[in-house]
Amino acid sequence: RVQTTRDDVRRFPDGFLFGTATASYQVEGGWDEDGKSENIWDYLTHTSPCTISDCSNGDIADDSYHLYKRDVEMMRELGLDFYRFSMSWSRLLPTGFPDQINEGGVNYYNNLINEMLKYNIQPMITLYHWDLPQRLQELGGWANPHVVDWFGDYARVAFEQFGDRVKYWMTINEPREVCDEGYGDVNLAPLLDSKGIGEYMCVKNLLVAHARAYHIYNDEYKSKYGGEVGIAFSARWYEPASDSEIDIQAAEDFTAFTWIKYVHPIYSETGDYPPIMKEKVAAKSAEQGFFRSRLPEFTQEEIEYVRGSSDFFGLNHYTTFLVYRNESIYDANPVPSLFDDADIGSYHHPDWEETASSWFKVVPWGFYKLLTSIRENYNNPPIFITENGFSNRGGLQDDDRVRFYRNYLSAMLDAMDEGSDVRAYAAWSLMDNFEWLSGYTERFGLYEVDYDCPERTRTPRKSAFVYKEIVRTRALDLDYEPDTDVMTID
Ligand SMILES: O=S(=O)(O)CCCN1CCN(CCO[C@@H]2O[C@H](CO)[C@@H](O)[C@H](O)[C@H]2O)CC1
Repeated sequence: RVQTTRDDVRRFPDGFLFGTATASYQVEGGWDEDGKSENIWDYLTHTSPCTISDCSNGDIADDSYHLYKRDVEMMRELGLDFYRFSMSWSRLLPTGFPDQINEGGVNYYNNLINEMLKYNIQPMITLYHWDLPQRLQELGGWANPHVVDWFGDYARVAFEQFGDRVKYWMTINEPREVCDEGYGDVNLAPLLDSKGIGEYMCVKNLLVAHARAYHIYNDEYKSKYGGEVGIAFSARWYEPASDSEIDIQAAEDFTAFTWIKYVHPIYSETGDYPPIMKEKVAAKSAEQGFFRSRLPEFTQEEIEYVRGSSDFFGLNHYTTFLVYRNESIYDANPVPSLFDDADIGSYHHPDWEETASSWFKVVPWGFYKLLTSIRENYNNPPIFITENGFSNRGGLQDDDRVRFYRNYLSAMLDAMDEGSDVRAYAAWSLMDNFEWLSGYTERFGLYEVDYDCPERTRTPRKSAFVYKEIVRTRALDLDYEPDTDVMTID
């Protein structure tokens, strides 16, 4: 890469890796092509189409199933070191089990991986980015302890088929979204809304399933291939709404209940859930008449099995919330819930810049505080930023997205200057894609996708040119104004 001559720009460390991220259901399309079976998003969008805000679905999406060569060309235009994408479990294993390995699925992922490696772009594969085979959901999905075997078997097939060329693996994308939003609410498929009950079964089984895949790689593939296996946590920064002791404790509690419950079992010295969460759920369960805590316990063996089960700390970060103590949730609505268990409420400060996503406001300093807290509380683990990005309603002159990346990357460099061991950064997203229940109404792409034409034309936004320059120079020149007429491959 060319070093900029200017010396007043901030630089990234030598060897720092730049990439972009996508996910199978959000970009692939080909929902039933070449032997792929139905997953929980196919099922949701086909049985209840207008649960999605624009009544759209991922049947075609960005059609990456057919257009992956254009996708790799875009990676080359940006000069990426790696590309993070996810595998569709039901494309690889249509029954959900390894009795049938779908040749069409193996071919697609081989073609994508080989096309990337032709240009020395490293594949970083997420095994599970929310698209469970529908048949497995009907067997209980992540609430069924057998999911540990199901997921481990799927992971072994992926390692077997692609482990010779893929050196970076992530087991699961955003455990919080899978369990808290999919099983504990109606924000993501399967919309189970089992607050404080099914969502906690999901937490335990997901962590043991993650560890199963980690140990399979370590025991059976590490010596042969030498790759790394991690997990992609989603973590928000929670700032106390006031400087009162009660709100400071409320912010700590919510942090424990939303993302430390996944990090602590893996990264803490003791393993297991954070103690405050175990105590609060057990006490509330007893008060409410349950005969045991609603939070399924780990056996001592499981605690040991999960502890230390990650080679790097994958982190998806977008935003910050203000948090306050609220001890009257159950009085208002006498049903168990995570929010009641934690006794908290949260909100966005009205002055924070909006995005196209209701849950997401722009708060760069929250990224700095989050990275610093991880460094201080978990012995400064190597961190891969596996997602960070900005949503608006579209348009090529995306100065708002350019400003977002510059401010968040500056905050990240602030934490790195103080010792945070961040090794890689993946922008969410390479291109616009299916934004779950928001369909195509929220755009996250460095490249715009035209959903009105079958070619699904990808066009670089201003932010793509700015990101390309950051990758090319390994520096953050806040005054750089790109020539957005022609995108080239350097
Ligand atoms: O407003 S509501 O609370 O009623 C609906 C909440 C919907 N959730 C919010 C959290 N978001 C986490 C980030 O989700 C991540 O980031 C990207 C942008 O969302 C996604 O496209 C990626 O797939 C995902 O990894 C996933 C969707």
